[in-house]
Amino acid sequence: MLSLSCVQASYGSSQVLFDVNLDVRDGEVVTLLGRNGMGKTTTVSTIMGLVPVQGGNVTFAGQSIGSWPTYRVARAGLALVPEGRQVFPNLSVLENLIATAANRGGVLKPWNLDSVFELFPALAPLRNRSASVLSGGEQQMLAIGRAVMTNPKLLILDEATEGLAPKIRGEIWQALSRIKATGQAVLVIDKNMKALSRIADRHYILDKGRTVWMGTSTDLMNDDELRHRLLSA
Ligand SMILES: Nc1ncnc2c1ncn2[C@@H]1O[C@H](COP(=O)(O)OP(=O)(O)OP(=O)(O)O)[C@@H](O)[C@H]1O
Repeated sequence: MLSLSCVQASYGSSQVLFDVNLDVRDGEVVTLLGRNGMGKTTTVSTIMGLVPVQGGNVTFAGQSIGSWPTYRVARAGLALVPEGRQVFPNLSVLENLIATAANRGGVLKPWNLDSVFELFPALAPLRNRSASVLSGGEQQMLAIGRAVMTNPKLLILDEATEGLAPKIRGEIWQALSRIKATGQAVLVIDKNMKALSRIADRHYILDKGRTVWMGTSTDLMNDDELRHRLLSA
């Protein structure tokens, strides 16, 4: 569904991505791992058309999207939950969920308000509250809920649980498992490898702007040296 091959990208004169390669297939949960500053967010930004692709190819659902503007990438069925859980602060929970709702993936059983409130029961009683008064965890739930309401072909979560309390993290991971069970393809960035290894099918590791490893959860969790060397974990 999504394929990056030999992707390169820069900020001004400073090259950050040198050789990024990754694939996400239908229904897969794939992670992008790597220490701070290795290029994970930049990779996601190139996929979404927020940072220009300078070399290599990005293809999505059979089309080369490397030069597309962000709105076109989103319409094609890619939904990003960015770092820092950006919701519309002036809108209510309900308005946030409805604002960008669509069936971009053309799925038979699209997400709707009821199924999102079932996914995140904590949001249901807050439906008329302004998003600006929600806690960090509630905002992340809302950001994920809003993204699934676009019924994307591929959902991308950048720093899915960063800065959240352990209990809330657990709720986010549980929700991700349920999202996966619907057949949704997901690309996720997070530092919580244990939780990711339970949910994800495959993992990619970036090191200084290059994909240096790809493997299954079993491969990753059995290789202490690899985790120590490339993930400091
Ligand atoms: N807007 C920007 N302008 C210039 N350099 C940037 C910009 N954003 C990121 N960088 C640099 O690009 C490199 C890759 O950053 P990126 O945010 O993609 O890494 P990351 O793997 O997502 O790290 P983190 O886990 O810290 O978010 C870093 O050296 C960073 O300082």
